[in-house]
This record gives sequence, C-alpha cells and structure tokens, in this order.
Amino acid sequence: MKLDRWIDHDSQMTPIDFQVTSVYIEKGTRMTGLGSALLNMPEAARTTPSFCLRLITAFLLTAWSCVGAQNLTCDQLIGEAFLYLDANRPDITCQDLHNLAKGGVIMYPCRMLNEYIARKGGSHCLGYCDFPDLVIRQARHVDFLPIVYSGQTDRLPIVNSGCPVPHQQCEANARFRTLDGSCNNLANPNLGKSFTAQTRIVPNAYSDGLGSPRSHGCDNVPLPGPREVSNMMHAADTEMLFEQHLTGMVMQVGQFLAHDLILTEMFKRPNQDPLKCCDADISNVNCFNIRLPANDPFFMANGCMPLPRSIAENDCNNVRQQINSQTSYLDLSVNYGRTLAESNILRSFSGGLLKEVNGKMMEDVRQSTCDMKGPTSQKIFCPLSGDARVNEQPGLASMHNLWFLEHNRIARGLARVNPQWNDERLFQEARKITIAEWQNIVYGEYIPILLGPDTMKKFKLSLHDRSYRDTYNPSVDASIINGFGVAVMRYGHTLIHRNISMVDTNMGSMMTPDDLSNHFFKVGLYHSHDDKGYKHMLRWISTERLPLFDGKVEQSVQRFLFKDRQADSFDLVALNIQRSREHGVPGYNAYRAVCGLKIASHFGAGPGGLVDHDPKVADRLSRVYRCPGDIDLFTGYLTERRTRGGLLGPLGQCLMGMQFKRLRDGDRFFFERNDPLVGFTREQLANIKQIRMSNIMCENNENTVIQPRVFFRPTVRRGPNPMVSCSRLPKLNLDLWRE
Ligand code: HEM
Ligand SMILES: [Ca+2]
Repeated sequence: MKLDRWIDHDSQMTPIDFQVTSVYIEKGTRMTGLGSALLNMPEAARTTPSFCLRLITAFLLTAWSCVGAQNLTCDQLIGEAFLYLDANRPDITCQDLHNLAKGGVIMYPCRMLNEYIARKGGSHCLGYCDFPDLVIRQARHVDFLPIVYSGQTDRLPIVNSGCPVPHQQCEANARFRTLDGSCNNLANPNLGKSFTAQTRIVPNAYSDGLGSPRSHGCDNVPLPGPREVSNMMHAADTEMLFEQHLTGMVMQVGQFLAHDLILTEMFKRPNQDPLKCCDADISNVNCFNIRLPANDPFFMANGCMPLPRSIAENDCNNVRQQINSQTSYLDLSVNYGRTLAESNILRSFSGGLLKEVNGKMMEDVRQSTCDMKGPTSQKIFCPLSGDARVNEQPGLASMHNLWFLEHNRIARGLARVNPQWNDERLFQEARKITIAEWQNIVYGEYIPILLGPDTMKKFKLSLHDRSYRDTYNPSVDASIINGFGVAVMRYGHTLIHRNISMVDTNMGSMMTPDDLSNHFFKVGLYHSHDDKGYKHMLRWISTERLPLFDGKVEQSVQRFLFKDRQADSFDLVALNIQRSREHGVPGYNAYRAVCGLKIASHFGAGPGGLVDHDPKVADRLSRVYRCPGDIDLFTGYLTERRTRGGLLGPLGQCLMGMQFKRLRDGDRFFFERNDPLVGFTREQLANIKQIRMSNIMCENNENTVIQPRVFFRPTVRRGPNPMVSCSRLPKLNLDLWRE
C-alpha cells in the first residue's frame, strides 16, 4: 500500500504534536522492516491513518527536529526513513529501538537520516510505505522492551461544543468490551476511550480562557500558594486519628478504583525522561512549579516544587483539554491494559490467563518502574500491570495482584467447565465476569460508604438486590469530568496511613509498622515472605483502622511523598491544588452552583456563607483565601461537614453521585444490564451479586477467616460483622456458565 493512505493530510503535524509514552515490543525479535514494529500498536493503528503516521514518526522522533531544518514534509521524511531503514538496516533489532528509546543513542536515527537525506539532496520524496506484516498479531511468551510511540490522541472536543468528532467503525454485535473502551457508545465510539479528552461540566477558569493556569482570585489578587493552603487546611495532627468502623480497604480500593477511571500523564522530555522543572527545564512552557513559602515548617524556604503540566490538547475552540489515558469505564483496564496492545503484553495466550510468575503479576523487564531494594531475600522484580502506577506503593501493587489472581482463577474454572472454549473465549468470559464482580463491589459495597443511603437513593444508584436493573442510556457520556479527576476522586488522600504493615493468616501481626514513605516505588514488601508479602499486606489493610476522613493528610504524603535519597520530596496536597489550577478547574463555588447548592459570599458559617463547613474550618479558610469564590475545589469540598450516613459533604455527594451515575448509565456493558448480547443470564447475575470483596480475598489471598464486609472492621462474634470462616461465604458458581 502506498504511503499516502497512511497520512492524515489534514493534520499539520509538528514535533510538538507528538507526546510520547511507552509501548512495548518483543525482546529478541528480529525486526524485519518497521512493519513488525507495529506488532504491538494500539488497536486504532489498524484503522486510523494518523495513528500509523504517528508511530512511524515516533520511531524517528528525534529525526523530526533535525530534518525540520531541511524543510522536508511529513511524507518525504517517512518515505525516506522507510526506504533507508529497509535498504540499509533490514534487521534493525529491538535493542536498537531500546537504545533509541532510552536516549542512549538518541542521535542514531537522526544522524542516519541526515546522512541519507543529504546523499539524496535533501528533498527527494518517494512516497513509499510498505507494511508487509501490518497485522496486529498476538504477542506470545516474550519479554518486552519499551520503545516510544506517540500517545497523541484523536482530537476530541468537549462534548456539545459543536466540534466534529472523528469516528471509527464499530462492531455493533460484539459481545465483549474493547480493551481501549472504544465502541462502548456506538453512536459516539470515542466516549470513555483511553487517550481522549476529559470533559467539563463547568466552563474552564483558565486565566486567559484558553490554557493558562487559573492564577488570580477576587479583586484580581493572586491565589494563595498551594503549599500555604496545604499547611493551613490539610496538615494532619501529630497523633493519627481514625474512623471508628472502617478499614484501610476504603483507601486501597479507592486508589485502585481511581486508577481504573483516570490517568493524566505529564509532559516529558523528548527522550521520555521527566521534565526537570525546578532545574534544567525551569523555563519550559510546560512547567508550572509550586513556589514554597518563606516560613514552611518542613520544606526549604522559598524553595521550588516541580510540577510538569498534564498532557493536553487544544480542542477546536482552541481551549486546552487534558487527556485521560485510562479508559473511563469501570472495566479493570488498570489490570488488563488500556489498549489491545497493552493487554496482549499481559496475556499468556493460553487458557485465557494473564501471565503469572509465582502467583504474581508478570515481570516488567524495564525494571525502571520500581526500586527493587527491600527487606527480602526473594528474587524480586517490578510487576507489570495494566496501569503504570502499579508500583507506586506496595498496597496498591497488592490490590492489583488480588484482581489479577481473580481473573486467572475464573479463567481456570471456566476452562474446567467448558474445555471446548479456546484461549480468546476464556480470556474474554473471565474478564467479563471479573469486571462484573468489580462493578458489583463498587456500586454495591463501596460507593454507599462514601455517599450514604440518601444520596444513593437520590441518584438512584443502588443496585437491584439480585436481578436486572437496566439503566443504560446511550446519550450519557461516561468520560471523566475534569474536576472529578483533579479534586473529587482525590478524597482518598485524606485516608492514607502513616505506616504500612502485615498480618498473617491467623491475623497476627508480622512486622513493626514501618513508615509508608520508605516504600514508594519499592517492591520489597510485596515480594517478601516467600512470595506472599502482598497477601499479608492486604490482610493488614483489611483489618487496620482507616485514617479519619477529615481533609487532613498524613505527613507520609504531605511532606514525604516520593522522598528520594537526596531527601527531596513532594506535598501531595499542594500537587492536587496546583494541578486543578493548571487544568483550569474553577473554584468551590462554581461547582456548588452546578449542584444547585448555595454559593458562599462570605466566610461566616451562617446564611450566605460557608453553610456546610464548621465555623472553625471556615475561619481557617478565611485566613488563607481572600474570597470564598477563590477556594480551590479540593480544599473546599474535602473540608465540608460530612452528611448523614456518608463520608462526603454535600458537594462531594453531588459530584461523586453525578460521576458514578454517568459511569453506570453510560456503560453499555454494565453488568446489571438485561441485554441478551452483553448481559448475563438471570442466574449468573444473581450469583455475581452475592460476591463481595471478602469473597475475592478468601478465594485469592489464603485467608482462612475474614469479616464478610471488609470495608468495615471486624466486630465481636455476636456483632454485625464478625470474623467467619471463608468456607461460610457464598461462592461464584461457574457451572452456571457451562455450555
Ligand atoms: C499511598 C497512597 C497514594 C499516593 C502515594 C498517591 C499519590 C498520588 C500522586 C503523586 C498523584 C499525582 C499528583 C499530581 O501530580 O497531580 C495522585 C493522583 C491521584 N490520586 Fe492519589 N495517591 C494515593 C492514594 C489515592 C487514593 C486512596 C485515591 C482515591 C481514593 C487517589 C486518587 C487519586 C486521583 C483520582 C488522582 C488523579 C489521577 C490522574 O488523573 O492521573 N489516590 N495520587
Ligand atoms: Ca477503566
């Protein structure tokens, strides 16, 4: 086929268009021409010309800058590059690509191309593009090395802005969801898909209306510094305070859930290293650093906390829109990967299984996603999962592993009842059931804890006890709301513990609790205790008390987040606040208005003021903000008084309720649907609805006993939530899937 088939002539691509993220390619594979490199490309590659172009461009990323000077067009460059590579390097290896990606020989394609182009006189256009094996094959039993590809997204306008939306063809009769979330909505296949724009429910508050961070408040006075707000409103007390009845599971499931819904990546250097925003890259347009106060109780006076801006694109109205690189849907994309290509890396392609090593997720051969030192003699490695944040802290990796094991357990079970099913069928059916269990737990057990019964009722969010409740509405957009990602869903940061610890199968303590901040990006504990460390950690999480939901954030992340060997660290709260300003997310009052709640015009707790805050909290707000309208969404909503029966205040109830309603009603594959194509049988559904988080633990975590409601602390034997033997819990009955 000819090159021009693959070129999106409409797009005026410049190097700046190419935001590069990682993708994987088989190690040790001989690359015969660049065609083979398409092996692991996202699904979209097959169908959208611009994606293909971007991949090629990404290979030659550095070449862009050097050929720019030569005035070559896109087609010319690629034509030349292909011809050159095919003629001169027919056997380019993965190692070459790896080196390229690592930046080790970053000049290599650049030099090569320049040589070639120079030989050709600099302007020869062949318009040649031949992909002998442009088929997304399934990658098998291999290790992977990163190469670069363009994570540039299709230009997705904000909903209802009147912008044209590029479409892809959908298979309307598909029984399973796509890996990247596309085609969930058949009328608008991009909704909720990975690498599309986050949506807005209120107009942006960029200082220029287009993309410059929100910076000034009332009377045009600069907003308070994020760290000042953090210190005044969110610094935890010396003593840890706890919820009475809840467990650490509320935090840990919350983080995992958050990651299923949203990932906003940051701009990087062209070679994929992070921007050094307080250092060499200080003047980069994509740095929006946090200036630290002169009198900070912990950080250096007037210091700099780096913050690269989130990857974003201008919509057709020229407004900066941040990209969600996860699928918005509750689909465990966090475990399965957010594109077909990523999932192919994670699958074993036998028996429907995900690749497993000693009961754990597969190894990430990059070994750069975690720090492998830790108190263990086991062979340890960085686990690879469907979300790049998996190793951020060991509790999160453990939660990934739990759901990973559940998938494999179900796939093995299905293979026993349906030996005639092939790998693909087993994988998809196991995935479908695992996602259904997950959705059932999120809507049946988890959200009610945050929202309480009244809000569940108001938003009609409760599940049916045992049968269908089909609420699907194709006009609902299930993509993630910008303010939800930068603020609302970050409520979990007030629930992070100071420590981390482990509990054995007899529920006895196994270690002196250690500072959580010693374990960011470390996998020692996860691998410890004969490959069972993660199980002991989950047991601790499911019995330890939950830190108080009070808007206060422990020093483990308010001072020591990502503490490194130079003792440099971050304040997570300050990041949250700066991030929301950088996204042009408006303040507290704007969201109150959307929710039909009274907006505050003064800091008093009486009428017309901060009616949903305690007077003391309102007073502290008045000491850091100039006007109530300036209050950042994260701070304003998280410090509201909680409402009856839930954890969140009125604004949180509304915004969480709204997002989770969209996530359910806009999901054509939601597990409660009464739809012969994508739904379950009545019996299967009733069975899935019996499965709670405790079952998932019992089946996969070697627990012998557990409290049935794991988000709540175990009670005494006669209480409502006593420890019971796992054998007493209902089980998933895969016979119901026998064909
Ligand atoms: C030890 C636990 C946790 C750590 C260390 C952590 C750390 C972080 C960091 C560093 C960011 C990016 C900040 C930025 O630059 O904007 C972030 C984002 C976020 N966090 Fe957490 N977090 C934790 C737990 C949680 C929990 C429990 C929840 C929810 C219940 C949560 C929800 C979120 C959300 C929604 C985002 C935005 C994600 C995105 O758009 O990319 N986090 N967190
Ligand atoms: Ca997802």
